[in-house]
Parts: sequence; C-alpha cells; structure tokens
Amino acid sequence: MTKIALTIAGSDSGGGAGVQADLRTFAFHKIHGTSAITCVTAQNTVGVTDVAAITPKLVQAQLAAIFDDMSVDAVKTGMLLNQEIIEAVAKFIRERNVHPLVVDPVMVSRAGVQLIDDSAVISLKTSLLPQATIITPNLYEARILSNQEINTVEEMKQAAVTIQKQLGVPVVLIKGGGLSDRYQSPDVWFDGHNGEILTGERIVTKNTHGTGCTLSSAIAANLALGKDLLTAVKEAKHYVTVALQNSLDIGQGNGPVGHFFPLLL
Ligand SMILES: Nc1ncnc2c1ncn2[C@@H]1O[C@H](COP(=O)(O)OP(=O)(O)OP(=O)(O)O)[C@@H](O)[C@H]1O
Ligand SMILES: Cc1ncc(CO)c(N)n1
Repeated sequence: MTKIALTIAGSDSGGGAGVQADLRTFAFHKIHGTSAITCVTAQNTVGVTDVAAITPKLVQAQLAAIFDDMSVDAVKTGMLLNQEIIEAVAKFIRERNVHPLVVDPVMVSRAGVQLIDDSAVISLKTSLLPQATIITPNLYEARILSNQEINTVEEMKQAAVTIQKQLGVPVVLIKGGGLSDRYQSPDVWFDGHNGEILTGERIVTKNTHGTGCTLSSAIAANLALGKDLLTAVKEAKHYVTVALQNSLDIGQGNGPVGHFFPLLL
C-alpha cells in the first residue's frame, strides 16, 4: 500500500529548503507527500528577503483536510514561524494523537540567521517539542535549547543529554553540519539511555542549502516505511551525504542538495 507522509513547514521560493525539499525527499523514498504550509518565504540561494505567515486557521484547515481523508504514516515539522502557528499545530497534534512526529525545531539557519521570533521559541519548547518522537536541532538551535556553548562533539553529547532530560523529548539528534571539522560531519543521538555518534564524511561543497529539511523529512519517510527510529536516522543521514555529493550548482549562493540521482528510464 502507498505510504503517506506530511510536512508542516514553510515554502522556499528558491526551491532548496522547506516544503519543496521535503516533498522531493518523500518522492525519492516512493512516498506520497502531503503538505500543510505555515508561511511563504521570498528566498533564494543567497538569503531570505521577505516572509508572510499563513493564518493559524488556514494551517489548521490544511491539517484537517489531510487527516479527515487520509491515513498519514509519519509527520515532520519544519519552519513554523510564530507562536500562534506553533500553538495551532501543537493543539492539532495533541487532539489527533499524531505520530510518529519528527520535529526539526527550525529557529536559526546554518548561516546563523534567526528564522522565528522569540515568543515562538518559548511555545516550541513548551507545546510542541514534548510531543515529538525525535527532534533534530542544528548547533545554533541546540545552544538555545540547552543554554550551553557547543563547539565540539563532546559538548554536543552533553547538550543532547541536557535537552533530552529538560524537555522530556524521547530522542534528541544534534546535527553537526555547523562544526568546524574538515573531514567529518557527525550527528549526536541521545535516547535517554544510549548515546551514539553518527559519523559521516564531510562533503566539500558550498551547496548545503536545505540539508536540515532533507534530513528530517528523510527520517519521517523512513518511519513511514516502517523502519525503527535509529535505522531511519542512519539511513536518512546517508541519504543527505549522497545528496550533498550530488548537489546542484544553482544560483549565486548556497545551492540545493541533489534529491534525485540520475534516473535511467
Ligand atoms: N558538508 C557536509 N558534509 C556532510 N554532511 C553534512 C554537511 N553539512 C551538513 N551535513 C549533514 O546534514 C545534516 C543537516 O545538518 P545541518 O547542521 O546542516 O542542519 P541545518 O543547519 O538544520 O541545515 P539547513 O538550515 O541548512 O537546512 C546533518 O546530518 C549534517 O551532519
Ligand atoms: C522555508 C524554510 N524552511 C527551513 C529553512 C531552514 O533551512 C529555510 N531556509 N527555509
């Protein structure tokens, strides 16, 4: 039977991140992708020039339209923009017992640009993160969530434990794309008992736009396919590495990763 995944996220006009990256990732995994759009960004490979929120009512209506009609096998959230949207999404997830749920707590981009406002950070922590199956903060986001400095794998491990315990999230995966390591891009997993360092070769490219969106939607896709969580994460990390190896030299800034590899028809 066809599996179905849902992304609750923002639109990236440049097509590299957000809903556009998520739907391509679902399609690569042979999963039907649905989407509830939270905001529209005017964005390209260089940066974000404008953003407008979708009303919480319309976000909720998109979610209801999907869940009233279809059986959704896995969900991911990405950029939720503001407190009202986060609260609407969190309420829907609570009421409909939505799971498995991969939360990419999008707050700050790899380039260090803040993508959501301060009140939204509080709602994310209190209303949404505790409902997640797994959360996937990048280094900046993990710093905000743990209140600690993170520059090394050792500090990533400590922060993962702090976040897991303080926020009551079952599994924390801190992404190491932002580390200054020339050879590796390790991600750190902590599930309350076991810690693991998921190693991965660092690909030398400037085209890293959308890596975080791609990782979280690949985890959701693998969960929709019935894989266990650690396997889902390991395979998703491998997918991102190969997508980076096949990244696209588009635009003047950071181009997108290559979600599809040459197709032989
Ligand atoms: N140059 C790279 N080579 C290999 N893996 C990378 C590289 N950059 C990032 N990754 C991997 O990509 C995934 C996403 O991590 P990253 O830290 O880039 O997330 P992010 O900041 O949320 O991404 P973005 O905001 O650009 O979408 C992680 O698995 C990370 O290890
Ligand atoms: C819409 C959107 N979502 C997420 C990110 C983070 O990469 C981005 N740059 N844009």
